[in-house]
Amino acid sequence: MPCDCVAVEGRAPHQNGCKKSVNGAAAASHQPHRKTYDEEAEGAEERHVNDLRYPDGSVRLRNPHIELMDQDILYHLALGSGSHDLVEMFGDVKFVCMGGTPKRMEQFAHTIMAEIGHKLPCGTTLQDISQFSYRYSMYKVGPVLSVSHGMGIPSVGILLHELIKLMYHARVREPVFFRIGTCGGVGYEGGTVVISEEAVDGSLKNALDVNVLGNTISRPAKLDKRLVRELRGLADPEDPYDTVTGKTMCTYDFYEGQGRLDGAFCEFNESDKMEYLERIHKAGVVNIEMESLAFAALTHHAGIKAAVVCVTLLDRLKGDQVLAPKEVLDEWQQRPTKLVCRYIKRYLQMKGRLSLDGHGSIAVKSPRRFKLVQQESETYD
Ligand SMILES: O=P(O)(O)O[C@H]1O[C@H](CO)[C@@H](O)[C@H]1O
Ligand SMILES: O=c1cc[nH]c(=O)[nH]1
Repeated sequence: MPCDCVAVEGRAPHQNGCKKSVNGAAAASHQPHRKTYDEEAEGAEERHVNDLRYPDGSVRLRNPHIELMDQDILYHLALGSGSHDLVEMFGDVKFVCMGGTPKRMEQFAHTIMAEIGHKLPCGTTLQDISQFSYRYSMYKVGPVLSVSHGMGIPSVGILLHELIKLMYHARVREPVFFRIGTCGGVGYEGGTVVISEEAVDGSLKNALDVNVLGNTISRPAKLDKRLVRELRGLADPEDPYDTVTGKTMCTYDFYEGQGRLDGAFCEFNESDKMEYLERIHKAGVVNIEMESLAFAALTHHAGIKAAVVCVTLLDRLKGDQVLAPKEVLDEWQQRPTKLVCRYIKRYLQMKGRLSLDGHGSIAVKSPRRFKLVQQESETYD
């Protein structure tokens, strides 16, 4: 039965008796109220995800044509359902991590290999599985795929179509997708880690508009709330930087689209720019980048849990140009990686699948002797 305390738009009604625990004016921020809302939203999300999966948790495609096809060529990944044994190659994947550049994702693959103690057969190295597509780079480290997505919504959109189909063909169960990126902060200094609560477009709309057969389809750009909370909880108070959550604005352009004055073209002035940035900041936007809208909308549409973790390269309320030195930028880019690694490690630890006795294709018995042998060999080089 609803109670008679202050109603808050967008939240579930209070239940019988809850008024007793609050005092008048405080009712609007009353905790049980918020909790009911969050739980309802999360429950709905859980049902949405479950409806879109097969009973064993594997990804169900929302396209009736694919299973009627003789083979499905994942053109931009240089893979195919008729040419490759995708179940054998990718059936054990659990995490798909994406980021803009091939280099970042190659480094991420090496980092996660060390973090989870993944061993390669002796004499082998990591290979770019999609190298012959010349579009994206993809590395596999046990249950983790590390893939570059390029810049912008069209690029990440094409990749997501093919990765979601890859999950389906490989019968991957309950995959989790991460975008590990860089962004501009809105009110946050360079080096701050931002976990996106939701993605919005340049006019603050929380949906991706896709033009299909001349009509516009709007797909909600929702991210998994529980995943956001879990990632937030993995931020270490000892980290020498802040980790925050909030709305992420996703634009179709780095310059005019993000209100920069330093593009090749600009038809607004400093005060127009600041008025816009202050307005979006007030609306809860904490960072700006160029992929989260498609990332959130397409994963949500596929029933795949996803999160976006980015590091800010500058505070857009203070400027437009990325001025930090290369070494600083490189260190900042490790920060979202660290958080995602913690999440993956914790998951594998809980499943008893974390190996801590070495990684790569070389097994070291005595680090001291290993070093001596290495130095010895180098002298004869
Ligand atoms: O660093 P990544 O992950 O590429 O992300 C950001 O950087 C690029 C712009 O410099 C855009 O792709 C933007 O989203
Ligand atoms: O300001 C920035 C920095 C990185 N990436 C963006 O899209 N914007």
